[in-house]
Amino acid sequence: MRTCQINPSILSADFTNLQRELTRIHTADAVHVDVMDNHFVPNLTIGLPVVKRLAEVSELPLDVHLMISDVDRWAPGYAEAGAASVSFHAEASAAPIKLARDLRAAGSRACMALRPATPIEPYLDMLPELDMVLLMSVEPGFGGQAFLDVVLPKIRRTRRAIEGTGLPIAIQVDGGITRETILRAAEAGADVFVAGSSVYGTQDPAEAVVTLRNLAASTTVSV
Ligand SMILES: O=C(CO)[C@H](O)[C@H](O)COP(=O)(O)O
Repeated sequence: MRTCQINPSILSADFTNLQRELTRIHTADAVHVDVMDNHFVPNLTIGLPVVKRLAEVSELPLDVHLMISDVDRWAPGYAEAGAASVSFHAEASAAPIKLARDLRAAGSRACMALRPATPIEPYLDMLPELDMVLLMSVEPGFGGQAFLDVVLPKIRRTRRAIEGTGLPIAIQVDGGITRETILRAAEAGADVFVAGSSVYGTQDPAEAVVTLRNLAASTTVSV
């Protein structure tokens, strides 16, 4: 069995009681925190003050996904706040190598995110600067969208490139992950899965996490 991780997205949680919502996913590997600025994406969620409090009260590591503009300026603050990993969008960064180094220096794992139509190829040389690559499988901004199969070849190309580095760089897939789509994403080489609706939309989110993780772990990577 492979080692795979499930990071539920609190975008699908009850924002009036995030602390309680964290306890409902106690089986998760981390909690995925979607930060949106209504500029890089057409939606607005939470910012640094809320993430700081989440870091203080959460027993799960925080996997922060920044869907914000001017990310070079703001991202290190999330690492300093205690996030275990911070994902910045390549499309929003003027200096992604410097930013990845700044994140690691501030104590978090450095992760670069790509929209579905952004190719990985321009960024292959900077893979050693990263701990994780986040490949969006929906257009960022909203939960509950359908998984875009068009990203599967990019997941495979990224997995092959990572194998070429010999480094333990994870591939995270975010958007439209269900009991069906997780199999395709896992076979393509992803090993960390963000799931919002298919976890928080169930009666037992903790059990949904376990089911998704077992499904992903049962796959064989075919690149
Ligand atoms: O980043 C996101 C949207 O931009 C969310 O994390 C993602 O869409 C998860 O929600 P769902 O599993 O419902 O698709």
